[in-house]
Amino acid sequence: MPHQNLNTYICAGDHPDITEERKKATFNTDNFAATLWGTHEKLERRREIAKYVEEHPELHDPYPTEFMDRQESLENVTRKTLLWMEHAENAIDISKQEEGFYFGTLITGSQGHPLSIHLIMAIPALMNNADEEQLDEWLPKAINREFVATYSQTELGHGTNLSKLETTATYDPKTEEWILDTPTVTATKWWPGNLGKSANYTVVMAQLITHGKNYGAHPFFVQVRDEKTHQPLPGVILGDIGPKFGMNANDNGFMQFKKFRIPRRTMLMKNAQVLPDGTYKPPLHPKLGYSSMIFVRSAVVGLMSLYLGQAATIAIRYSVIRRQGEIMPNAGEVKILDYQTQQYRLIPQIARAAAFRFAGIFALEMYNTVIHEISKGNMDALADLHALASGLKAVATFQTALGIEQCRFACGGHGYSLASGLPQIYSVAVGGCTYEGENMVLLLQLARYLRKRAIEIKSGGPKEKPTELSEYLFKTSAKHSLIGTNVSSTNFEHVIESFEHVARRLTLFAHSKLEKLEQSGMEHEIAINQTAVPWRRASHAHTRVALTRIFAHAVQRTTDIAVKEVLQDLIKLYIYYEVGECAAELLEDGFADGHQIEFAKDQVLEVLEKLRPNAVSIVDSFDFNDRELNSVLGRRDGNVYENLLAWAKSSPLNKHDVMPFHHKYLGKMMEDAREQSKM
Ligand SMILES: CCC/C=C/C(=O)SCCNC(=O)CCNC(=O)[C@H](O)C(C)(C)COP(=O)([O-])OP(=O)([O-])OC[C@H]1O[C@@H](n2cnc3c(N)ncnc32)[C@H](O)[C@@H]1OP(=O)([O-])[O-]
Ligand SMILES: Cc1cc2nc3c(=O)[nH]c(=O)nc-3n(C[C@H](O)[C@H](O)[C@H](O)COP(=O)(O)OP(=O)(O)OC[C@H]3O[C@@H](n4cnc5c(N)ncnc54)[C@H](O)[C@@H]3O)c2cc1C
Repeated sequence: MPHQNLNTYICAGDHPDITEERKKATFNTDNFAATLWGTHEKLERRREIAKYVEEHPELHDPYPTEFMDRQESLENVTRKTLLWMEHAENAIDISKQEEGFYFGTLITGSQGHPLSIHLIMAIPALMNNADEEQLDEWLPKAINREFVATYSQTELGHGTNLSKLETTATYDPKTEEWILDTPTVTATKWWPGNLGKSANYTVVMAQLITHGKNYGAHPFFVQVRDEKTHQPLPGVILGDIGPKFGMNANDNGFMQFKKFRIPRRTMLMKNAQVLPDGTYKPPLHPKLGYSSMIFVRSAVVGLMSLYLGQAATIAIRYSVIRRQGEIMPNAGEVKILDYQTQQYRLIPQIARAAAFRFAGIFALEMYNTVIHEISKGNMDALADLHALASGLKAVATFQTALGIEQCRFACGGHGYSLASGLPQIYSVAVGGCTYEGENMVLLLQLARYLRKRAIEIKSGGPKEKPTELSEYLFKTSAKHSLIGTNVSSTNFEHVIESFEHVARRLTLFAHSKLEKLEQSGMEHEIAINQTAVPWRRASHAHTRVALTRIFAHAVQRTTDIAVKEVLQDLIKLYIYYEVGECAAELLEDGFADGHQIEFAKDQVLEVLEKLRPNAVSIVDSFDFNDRELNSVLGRRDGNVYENLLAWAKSSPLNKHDVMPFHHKYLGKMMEDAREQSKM
């Protein structure tokens, strides 16, 4: 039986339809929110921080940012970023990264800000690549914001294939300097966030050449603008790359070097070093220089949970105040969330947002553990981390982008308006499919890892103790899937084992296809490309196993009984929905049969119906503040229509009843036509 007001988001003056939903909650929304955000204290802090931002109007936008052009956006977000930093001491515990991130998001919004890459990439890149002396020199200044830095790796001609980056850093032992050069147009650095106008320092990935030998791309820390005038330094050409699909409050930039000289010690020397005489000393592991990319890939998984959760919050709240059509004739128009199709579109997005939340926490914890081990000289787990982070990043960003689009479609016409907030969330989230490693490329990186496991399986077992998330590859499957046999199971082990079977089979299938091609005389690299699609399937399947296992562990650990019940409903939905997604793969070797797939589909519909009354309370528990959602459709109070009208009225176009150019064109056209018809 639902208890009244377990939902703590109910307020007087809210739309009655949304209040009605909130009264159906079967769990305490604060307890759920505390589970998602860590603890009740952390939840309380979120709310205090949000209240602080509400109470300080200087931290707000002067008018909706959707009506600003790029220069206005950039100026507005730069102004707010400074205030974010000024207010931080009063508003947050600056030693807590999550508080800083939340405070910053509430103030700056989702479209980027001038410190985006300084905080998320440049500082981690310094920490991972600078030696102690360099860290002493640059890290305090970076944290103190004495400069604004970015990360410049991608070039016009190459983003994925780092080995073919063309920017060169040639060592001159006579002066003990590097000469940075952009030898071709395609060598122009292109995309680095905040490089266009805001940053004055940057990590630069360049081909390191010493004594005439190229040792591949290495990181350098380079000043590119004058600290006082902010003009590009002589020998550096800088600019903004222009408007993009999203993130237009970020001045992603381009950069060229014209034989630009920098001191020897600007090479970041924690991993590889070049001595004053030009002798090259290699790193302990050739890919150590890539660790800041792994950090962002791990962090992106949690970020996707936020984006998808926000989109689902908007669409679900709107779907209970929007009434359209009848289910029973003459019984009155229903809330659109009462349509099964609407539930099927939206509620799985909530489940995926929850799955990505837990996977994001897991990935960052694994990253921290591995980096700690690396600092002690132990590289063993780097390959596991790279593989897991690659798979999770690729699957989470892709499914998030699709999920946000579903949310937008599900809001009908109003979803297409920027007032919904959905296009903005989509445009930012979908960038995640490309940046920090294009998704397909990352799935193929995971495939390299799976290929090695396949070779081990074929040769009798793992060479080393496998990780918790890969040991299943070395087990044998049951003869037949157990889906549908253990209906009361709450850990869904039998379904996850079916996913494991799929991942193991697809891995071995891709491997045997590869072997056959090689045995037929095909070169290894060609054969790998000829089997890339099967390998991609294996990588996706392996990532599905990881996501479900991590989610299942998180649900098991939940202590609040009512919250655990909802999480069990969500994981049930997540898991049976995934059965539908991989039905072909379960069926194609006869491991599962049509009845089992039908069973899973029925389970989805059954659990959707069960989740329906809790849907608003679940998204409320994501605890997104109205400022963070920036959506008229997703307002907590559900008062959508009058606020849509108010939002439209703030359009600059509505400053004039008649546009200043009207009489010059349309007015004249109609006038002329009328005159002509009189003749
Ligand atoms: C907010 C937005 C900000 C955005 C910022 C950006 O986008 S910044 C720009 C972001 N840009 C990008 O993300 C660019 C994406 N591109 C890349 O990351 C790489 O160039 C690559 C991974 C595609 C290929 O690299 P490659 O041709 O050098 O390598 P290969 O395929 O020949 O494999 C050789 C071995 O290296 C291993 N290994 C590889 N990476 C890692 C790693 N990180 N760690 C550990 N290991 C790694 C791999 O497993 C393999 O091991 P195996 O099997 O031999 O034992
Ligand atoms: C919003 C945004 C922010 C960014 N920020 C930064 C930044 O701060 N700093 C920075 O340095 N860069 C940044 N980037 C650049 C980003 O990292 C690259 O765009 C990304 O790594 C992909 O590289 P690419 O653009 O060269 O794509 P490409 O590699 O040209 O990919 C194009 C297509 O080719 C396919 N492909 C490429 N190689 C292979 C392969 N080996 N096997 C199979 N298929 C392949 C891809 O799957 C894709 O379909 C940003 C990009 C975006 C969109």
